[in-house]
Amino acid sequence: MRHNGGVDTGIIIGIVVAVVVVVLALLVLGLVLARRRRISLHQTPPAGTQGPVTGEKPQVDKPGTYKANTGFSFTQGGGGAATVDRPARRPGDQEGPSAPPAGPTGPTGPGGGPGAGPTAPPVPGAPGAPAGPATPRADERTDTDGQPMVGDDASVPRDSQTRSVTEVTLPDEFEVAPETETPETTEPEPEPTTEPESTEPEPTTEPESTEPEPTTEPGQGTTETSAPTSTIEAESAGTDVAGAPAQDTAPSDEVLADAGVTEADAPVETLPAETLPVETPAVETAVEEIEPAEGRLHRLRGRLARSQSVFGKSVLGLLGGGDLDEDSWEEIEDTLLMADLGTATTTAVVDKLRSELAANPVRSADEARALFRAVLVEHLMPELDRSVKALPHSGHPAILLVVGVNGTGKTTTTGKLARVLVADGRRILLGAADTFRAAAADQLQTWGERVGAQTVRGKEAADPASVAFDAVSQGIDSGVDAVIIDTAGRLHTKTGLMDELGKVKRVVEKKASVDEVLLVLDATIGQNGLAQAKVFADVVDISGVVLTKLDGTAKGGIVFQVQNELRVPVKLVGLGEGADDLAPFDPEAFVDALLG
Ligand SMILES: Nc1nc2c(ncn2[C@@H]2O[C@H](COP(=O)(O)OP(=O)(O)OP(=O)(O)O)[C@@H](O)[C@H]2O)c(=O)[nH]1
Repeated sequence: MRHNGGVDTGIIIGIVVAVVVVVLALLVLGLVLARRRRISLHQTPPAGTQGPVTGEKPQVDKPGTYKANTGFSFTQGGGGAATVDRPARRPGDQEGPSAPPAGPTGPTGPGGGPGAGPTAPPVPGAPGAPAGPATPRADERTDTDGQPMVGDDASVPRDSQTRSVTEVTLPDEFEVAPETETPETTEPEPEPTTEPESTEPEPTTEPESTEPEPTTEPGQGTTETSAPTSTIEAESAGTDVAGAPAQDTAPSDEVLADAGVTEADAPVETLPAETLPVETPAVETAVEEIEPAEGRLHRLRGRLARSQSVFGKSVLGLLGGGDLDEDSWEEIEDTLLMADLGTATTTAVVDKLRSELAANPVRSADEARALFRAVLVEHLMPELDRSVKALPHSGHPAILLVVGVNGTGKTTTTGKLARVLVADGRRILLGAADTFRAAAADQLQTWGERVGAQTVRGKEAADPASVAFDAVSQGIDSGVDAVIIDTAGRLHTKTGLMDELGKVKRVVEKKASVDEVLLVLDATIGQNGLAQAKVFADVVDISGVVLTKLDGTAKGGIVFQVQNELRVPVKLVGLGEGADDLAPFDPEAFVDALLG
């Protein structure tokens, strides 16, 4: 009996153990499945790259990619030049890299063309003019061979009265999540009247707004939320974090000569820390909490309202209406062209829709939407790596160069990006290489002070390459995570200015490789942006595009063209003037926003 009892007990224990093991296995399986099914707002990393490390806010550098809690994806640069693997053209793509822009304002040769046309000349001394000289000073030219210095030959100098410079003030308080639908009095409405001007000549059909004066201070939240998550001691701008004075880091004659800088355009000495503007006191600045990714995607939807009426209402209305005759297809084609998709992308999209519908006719508006969505997403090349190379590597900070024509939003984007990085626990140094317009450096410095980033700037009219070099030197010395260099706006048609930009990059690379060259394009200027982009890509090998002012245009389709023509990913989009109106570009979320 005892023996039998022992056997029974053994059997019972065995059964209990087996049940426990099965239950545990089921639990683990359930967890794994639940994780897989969880919908992520984050973009899936492209195959072959290291995936983002999600979870708690990472503060230590990982040897690869991680995704900030903000929804932005930051990675380390490859340690080489800012080159980008341009993906091979996919079958079915019809746009060639050299396809001419279809718009009326294609590029023309240096010295002439669109930039020289209708824009008003500078108005020295006019009310509201930025402090300092309002016109380029011929006696201070740095080029002696007939090449212009910054702004010399731009038909719209950067301090011209034709475009106002908004003093960017960051919010003292947090912005509430947009779900509250609280009318934000501080948010400029994307009304046509406030559409910021592009310094590029507009087609005659597009009225040029020369005074994009926002009615309110950008980025000021209306509702106070919880206290800031962190505070940092803001560096006194211009003060070397490592204690080294700016002069110590000035590029040597040898370095500049190597980089093609002649004696004539040798850098103007940058300001020593103690002579930097007084409006940069060392203050303890509360770093505002950044708006979460979810809020940004929501905002994206709202801000693209003007494009939604094209894609969401017009095209979807036709597609969902049942059998389409030739007239309807033509209407769809025209609508997509009007939304700036470009001829080739429009043809490819329409062909794909037609063949899909022929094979599997849709039976409902929902099915039509799903089909249109899938075709649009496919043409946005979701496989491209859109991470921003803003993490330190190889013992030095990431180096980012922000370039573009006048008034596209470079300084604003630099500030917004710094804000995202600082909110992610990164130490950032800003380089104000827009030395032509003092207000631009002030504007950048204001961003720096508010987000807690040091700003390195030079004297007005200093050599921008020298300032950029100083910024990188100080960034390396002080061990920041990233140096973001804001460059002066320049017309792509002006070879002297473009050469100067090339020089900025060459000089910086004497110190550290440039990880990311972000071209800031104004979405409201349509086709002309492509012409600009091609020239910039040639000169500084852009690695990513930031498409700004998408909130003010019905031409959201420009994203398709930019990527198809340049084979460079759109990495970020600007959706307003507010401090958090910068969003990571995600093809699926973008198409969802376009469809409304
Ligand atoms: N609506 C809207 N306005 C924007 C956006 N990004 C920038 N702006 C506005 O565009 C104007 C020009 O921005 P800046 O950042 O000064 O442009 P910039 O390219 O640095 O100008 P320059 O240095 O003169 O070439 C400002 O009024 C910005 O507030 C955006 O995404 N949406």
